Amino acid sequence: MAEVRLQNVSKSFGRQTALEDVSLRVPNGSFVVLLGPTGAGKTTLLRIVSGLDTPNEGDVFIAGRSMAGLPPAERNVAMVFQQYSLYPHLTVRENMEFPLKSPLLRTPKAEIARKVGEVAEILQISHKLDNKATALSGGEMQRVSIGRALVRSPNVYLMDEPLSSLDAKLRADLRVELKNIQANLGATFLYVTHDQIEAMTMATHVGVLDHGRLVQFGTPREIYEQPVSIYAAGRLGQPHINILPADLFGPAPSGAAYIGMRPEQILQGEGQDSLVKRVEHLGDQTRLHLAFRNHDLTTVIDAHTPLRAGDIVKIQPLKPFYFDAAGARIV
Ligand SMILES: Nc1ncnc2c1ncn2[C@@H]1O[C@H](COP(=O)(O)OP(=O)(O)OP(=O)(O)O)[C@@H](O)[C@H]1O
Repeated sequence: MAEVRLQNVSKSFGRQTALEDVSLRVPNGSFVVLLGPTGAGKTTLLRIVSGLDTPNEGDVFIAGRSMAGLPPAERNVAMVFQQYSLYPHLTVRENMEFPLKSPLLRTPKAEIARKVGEVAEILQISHKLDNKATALSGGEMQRVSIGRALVRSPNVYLMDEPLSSLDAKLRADLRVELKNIQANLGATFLYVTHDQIEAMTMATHVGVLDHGRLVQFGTPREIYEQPVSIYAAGRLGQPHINILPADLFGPAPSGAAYIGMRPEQILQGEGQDSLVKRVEHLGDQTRLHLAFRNHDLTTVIDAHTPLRAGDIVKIQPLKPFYFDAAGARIV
């Protein structure tokens, strides 16, 4: 396993900028999750580390060594894409053995069998090992793709939304397994997801990308508790952070245009009246949709709340965030 470092990496496709001056250090043994909406540059960043794309400027270092000019095969990285890419004519076992059979590695047969068995167990596909890859469901094929990466011991695992095609239960299981693998092997992961639960539970560090720029890098807790901007604050947290006019609840710090409040930054039972519009039971969470002076806000409440639509509840901000007109955090 190894450290990965991007140094002032920029990449454009014609007039479209995909990455702009990105410097990022993925420490050895860390699990770095990249967050950002569609088009933010996440996939491009992974492809540049893997060698599938070449930066226009800047350089990538793996284990301290510049990767300039090195093709993917010589970087010893394992990549899992969102869409599985298996050899259809091979069985599941053969697909998973494939990377270990590379003449460069010369892995002993018994070692290959042990490794494939172990990874198949983790991914819950042991009973499918002798099936043809084409005889699998989409979710099973994706697990085989992940398996093909996990049998190896690369410098870094690059994963692009690997769990997004799986059902909720399997996604939750594999989230735990991938995190265990990473922790046990001390493996380095660079991982793209839209799923903030994956980000919060698996990441040691989160990188927030906005239009090709890395706007914040830190632990998931830092990004959640100390976001640098409205944009970064909006990447994590369900329900979404409430962004309202800065002086809606009273005087605001100078320069503030917006007040930002996550659910735990809204104190209930004290302050000013707000109208309950809806109580929404989601199973693991109960949401309270409120109207306050013609603004909507959402917070969470105890599942056994007696509140109903039409009731009045007092609220007040509790250590809220303040942002300037451009969305940068000021307090
Ligand atoms: N091969 C390409 N040719 C032209 N433009 C591209 C190419 N690859 C990426 N882009 C552009 O670069 C920008 C970043 O794309 P990228 O796929 O890295 O974003 P992303 O954050 O991974 O998005 P998604 O979550 O949808 O996968 C986008 O504007 C995209 O249209």
